[in-house]
Amino acid sequence: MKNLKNFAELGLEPKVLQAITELGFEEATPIQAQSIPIAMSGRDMIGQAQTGTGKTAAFGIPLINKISKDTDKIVALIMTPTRELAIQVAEEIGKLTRFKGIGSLPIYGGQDIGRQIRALKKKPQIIIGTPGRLLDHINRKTIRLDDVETVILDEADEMLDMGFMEDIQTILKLVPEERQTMLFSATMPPNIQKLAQQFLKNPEHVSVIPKQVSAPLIDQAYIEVPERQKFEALSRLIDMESPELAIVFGRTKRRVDELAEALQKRGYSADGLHGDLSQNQRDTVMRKFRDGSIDVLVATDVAARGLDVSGVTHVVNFDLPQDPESYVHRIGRTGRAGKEGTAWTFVTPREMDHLHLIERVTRHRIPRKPLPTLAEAIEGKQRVTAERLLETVEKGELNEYKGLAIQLLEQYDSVQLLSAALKMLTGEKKDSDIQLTPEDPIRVKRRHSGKPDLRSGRKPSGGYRGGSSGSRSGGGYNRDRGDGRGGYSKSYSGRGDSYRGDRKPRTSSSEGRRTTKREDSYEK
Ligand SMILES: Nc1ncnc2c1ncn2[C@@H]1O[C@H](COP(=O)(O)OP(=O)(O)OP(=O)(O)O)[C@@H](O)[C@H]1O
Ligand SMILES: [Mg+2]
Repeated sequence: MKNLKNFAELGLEPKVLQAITELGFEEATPIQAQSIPIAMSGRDMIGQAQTGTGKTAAFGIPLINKISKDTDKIVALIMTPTRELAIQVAEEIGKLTRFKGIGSLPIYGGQDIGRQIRALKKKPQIIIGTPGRLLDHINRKTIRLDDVETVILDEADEMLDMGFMEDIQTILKLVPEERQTMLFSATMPPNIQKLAQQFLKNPEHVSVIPKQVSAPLIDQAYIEVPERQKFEALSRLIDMESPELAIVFGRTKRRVDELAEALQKRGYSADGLHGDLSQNQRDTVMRKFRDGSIDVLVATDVAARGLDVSGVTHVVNFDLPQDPESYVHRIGRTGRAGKEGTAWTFVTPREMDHLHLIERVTRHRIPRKPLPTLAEAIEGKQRVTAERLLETVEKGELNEYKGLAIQLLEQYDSVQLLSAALKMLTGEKKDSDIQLTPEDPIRVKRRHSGKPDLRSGRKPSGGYRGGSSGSRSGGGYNRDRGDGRGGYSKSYSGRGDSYRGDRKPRTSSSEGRRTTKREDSYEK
């Protein structure tokens, strides 16, 4: 197949091309070049490509090209697993529609439903939503899906995962059978095939996945560190490298709260994001992170999928992710759109097996990095301060300060003065005593034999999740999602006491508020 890198060769409408130019996209990324013609042909498709390679536009461009501006019906539905992603995708769709005059609207839990109903009266043609709130509108008859011609599941494997399955099925039953359905994600666990059969008709597979599933521009390393030393390790790493923006992933909501607070106490500009915050709080944190008023975003897996924040140079897995897909998506918050990034993963000694599982499934060996010593951390911080100082010198505009500088130099030694300035700028760490509640180590799980990996079409015998034998291997685990529904349990091996799918709220202090999907369901 000809690889159509040039958007102008794809047969798109001038108004869509104009929007692409306006976005600054010079050439199509491989997933775009391959998906756009297939999507334009009207076929169902499954699109897989590494994180940060432009999958949103890969489905957004052909979708917008297809929709007539004359209709006042909802003709397209895009579903995302989290609210923040719905908002972000809606923004990108909004930019792509701007010359064509098509309306689009994000619909997600936690936002005032009256406001959404009013916005729906303006007759948007494209709805971008999280499943829970979508169902809510469907039940209220404020959204009708009778005219939907295109359905897209962004983060398809996540969307089709156990916790969302039922809602997606309900929603899709209301969409006419005669439709185009497209699934996109960076990870396609083997069992997506089975699930896709339910929703797609003879889909074309587009897979832009070289040998490794994770994005190649991410410099990955793991650091073996005991649970109790993780916070110190994180502080040292941040001091040493001074990330422009960093995302630190914690396992539970409690962990995120404690860690964000601890970082603030130490003087870092950090804030937390998880599903127990109000939507207003979530929006504020995301806005501050996007505009750089906080440097460190501490988050549960609610921020693992799809979020695209430019300037994220570092991702830290403060706690190991539960499954390899989550690892791929978490670290994929950096190293996007051709930029480089760094991803560090903390592993406690008892969790090494779990790290090896991630390596096997992602087909990437993650090198070990020693924990920086205190001296290295201090040296790193001083180096960064000196670099900043020199940048300021180069920028100039220092006239206002020169008089005072000359006065001070008449009275004091220059080395003494500059050392004091560096000390101030480096900012001494407030030595607050910080104790985080320890998390249990992630339990070793067995992925079944047969070389499982994250690529579709490569079936391990038995699959590794969603398989009938799946159940918790102790420890219990529920993910934190963004649909106002908390997380849901996910499991691999074990004793047959699975509670996946039963959706019972499961909260206990020992689990640090790991919640099930239904716990804070349908915030209206
Ligand atoms: N053709 C292009 N040229 C330049 N930049 C692009 C192009 N297409 C997309 N981008 C930019 O690349 C970034 C990543 O895109 P996007 O969020 O769609 O990635 P993704 O593949 O969906 O990643 P993820 O798997 O993490 O969801 C965005 O900032 C987007 O604007
Ligand atoms: Mg995406």
